[in-house]
Amino acid sequence: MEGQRVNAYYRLFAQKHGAPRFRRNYDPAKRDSQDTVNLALSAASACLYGVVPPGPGVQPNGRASHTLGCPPGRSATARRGGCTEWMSSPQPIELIRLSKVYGTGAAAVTALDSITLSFPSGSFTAVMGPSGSGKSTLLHCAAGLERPTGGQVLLAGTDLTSLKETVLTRLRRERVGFVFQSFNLIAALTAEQNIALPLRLAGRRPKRAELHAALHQVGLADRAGHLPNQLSGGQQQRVAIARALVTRPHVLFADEPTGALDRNTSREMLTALRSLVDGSGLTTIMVTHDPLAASYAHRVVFLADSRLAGELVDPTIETVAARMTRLEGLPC
Ligand SMILES: Nc1ncnc2c1ncn2[C@@H]1O[C@H](COP(=O)(O)OP(=O)(O)OP(=O)(O)O)[C@@H](O)[C@H]1O
Repeated sequence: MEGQRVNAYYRLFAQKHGAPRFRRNYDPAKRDSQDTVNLALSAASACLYGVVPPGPGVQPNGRASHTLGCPPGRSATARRGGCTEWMSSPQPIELIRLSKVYGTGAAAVTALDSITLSFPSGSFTAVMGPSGSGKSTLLHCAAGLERPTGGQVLLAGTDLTSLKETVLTRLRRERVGFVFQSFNLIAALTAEQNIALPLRLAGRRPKRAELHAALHQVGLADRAGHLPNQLSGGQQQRVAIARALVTRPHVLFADEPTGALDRNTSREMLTALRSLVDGSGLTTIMVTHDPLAASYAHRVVFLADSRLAGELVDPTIETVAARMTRLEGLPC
């Protein structure tokens, strides 16, 4: 099964990039360190940047159930320049009359209807709303994973909707971090090796100190050598956060990061995330169904029926839950 999964990832990666340096077949019985690196790089390219959904998203034949852009090349040169405007940008992300319609004609579904929103630098925003209200679509459009059908997404003033796929892919890889519900850690790699993956994908040799610093940021400095199955769910998600942060992105997108965690581990993970946001000034946007998770944000914006339906500043579990109860009474 492991071999099948790895080969599926490999084929996907090779298909996208013609990556001859990766071995054609992976045999778990003959695993060596190079195999592990190959596995990690190909799987990570798929998982980290939304190329395919994790796990079941990759079929054994290597086809993705949906395909988005994947990091091209590994040159680090582009990453070194042009980042300063991000550091000083007061509004790292702005959505202007953002719309998304899936399908056409009678089958058309409006997922987002003219959403205008700003996310100030250093803010932690939760996005909530009833099922089908457009939360995931908003996150994916804001992160450049999906193209809107109308309006603009400005990342530090750059309109993502006007970028070619290759430029957009590079921008995602270098300036945006993702955390998913399912962690997407590579089981065969230690916490430290998992965190090193985005740097390796960018063609960099990770420095021990920066990996340690990333783990330290999420309170796991003493777990560098642990494999994912030797960590709790909350700790695994914190490793995933550290991995998202190691490239020093300017915006972190989190899609249901507590969805697979129990209440206590959710609290542990959210505490780490909030103190990270407060300490580093990282702009964070998190989609969640959970009022507990939302209560850790500075602000909650609500969607209903594809439109903005208000916001709460300094939310509490109670105020968020009350607002959600009202919204869930609306048709959507
Ligand atoms: N690829 C797609 N093709 C067609 N319709 C889609 C697609 N993705 C989403 N939709 C539709 O767009 C609307 C918004 O979906 P979205 O997943 O953004 O909602 P959500 O608020 O994240 O829902 P949930 O809380 O259930 O995850 C829904 O009506 C959904 O059915």
